[in-house]
Parts: sequence; structure tokens; C-alpha cells
Amino acid sequence: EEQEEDVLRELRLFLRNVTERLALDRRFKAFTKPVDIEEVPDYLMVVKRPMDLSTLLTNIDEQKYVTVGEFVSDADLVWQNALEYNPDSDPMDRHIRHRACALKDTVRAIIRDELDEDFERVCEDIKESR
Ligand SMILES: CC(=O)c1nc(NC(=O)[C@H]2CNCCN2)sc1-c1cc(O)cc(O)c1
Repeated sequence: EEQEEDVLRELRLFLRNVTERLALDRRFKAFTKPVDIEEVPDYLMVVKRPMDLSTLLTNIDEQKYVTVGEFVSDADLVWQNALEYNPDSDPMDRHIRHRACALKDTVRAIIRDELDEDFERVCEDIKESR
């Protein structure tokens, strides 16, 4: 009903704000757009579920997320995929892994500092009722 739509609208506003702040952070430039499969043909052999910050925004607008937990699961794919695709001692691999770890820590810090646990509980109750 109306109250539920109000809650989910507030969830989308929060998730857009978090995602846009990540996309503005220069450290995360490599994560802002889908990996170009033409440029990186072996990418899909390694990474089974590609994800990037622009796709997270599209998912938010398409109302894919009913809880913050669902959003964090997709956001975690971004850095997890980067660690998976960059396992070597190659300087570029290390560089991307450093940024992937920064993304992981930044997402968790924002959610811990800015998400009200009572709000997430209401979202989870809406999800269970559907
Ligand atoms: C996001 C990601 O996982 C990624 N990994 C890379 N790794 C390498 O280039 C390593 C792989 N091992 C051998 C030495 N090169 S480049 C790269 C990337 C960077 C961008 O600026 C845009 C983009 O779409 C993808």
C-alpha cells in the first residue's frame, strides 16, 4: 500500500545517493561502466556475473532492490569480480585489487554509518510480505 511505496522510494533515494558517491570517487573509475568484452575477450571466461556502478543505478531505477541487503549483494560483485580477474603479482593486478578492497571497505562503511537498522527491517518485512 502507500506506506510501503513511501519506504521503497526512500530506499531508492538512499541507494542512488550511495552509488552516485561511489561513481564520483576517482579510485573507482574502473568500476563505473561494464567491462568492454570486445576489449577484454577473456573476461566472461573468468567473471560469471559482471557488475558495475552504472548497472547498479539502472537496477535501482528498475526497482530491482527491495532491501539494502539485495543491493549490497550486487555491489559486492563489483569488487569480488575485480579480485577474481586480477589475482596475479602483475603491478596492474595489484593496482586494481587495491581499488577493489577500497570499494569493499567504502560500501561497508557507508552502510554501517548511514543505514538505520530499523529502516532495513521495514524493507525486509515488505520483501517477506511479497
Ligand atoms: C575492472 C577490472 O577488473 C579491470 N581489470 C584489469 N586488469 C588488467 O588489466 C590486468 C589483468 N591481468 C593482466 C594484466 N592486466 S583492467 C580493468 C578495467 C579497467 C578499466 O579502467 C576499465 C575496465 O572496464 C576494466
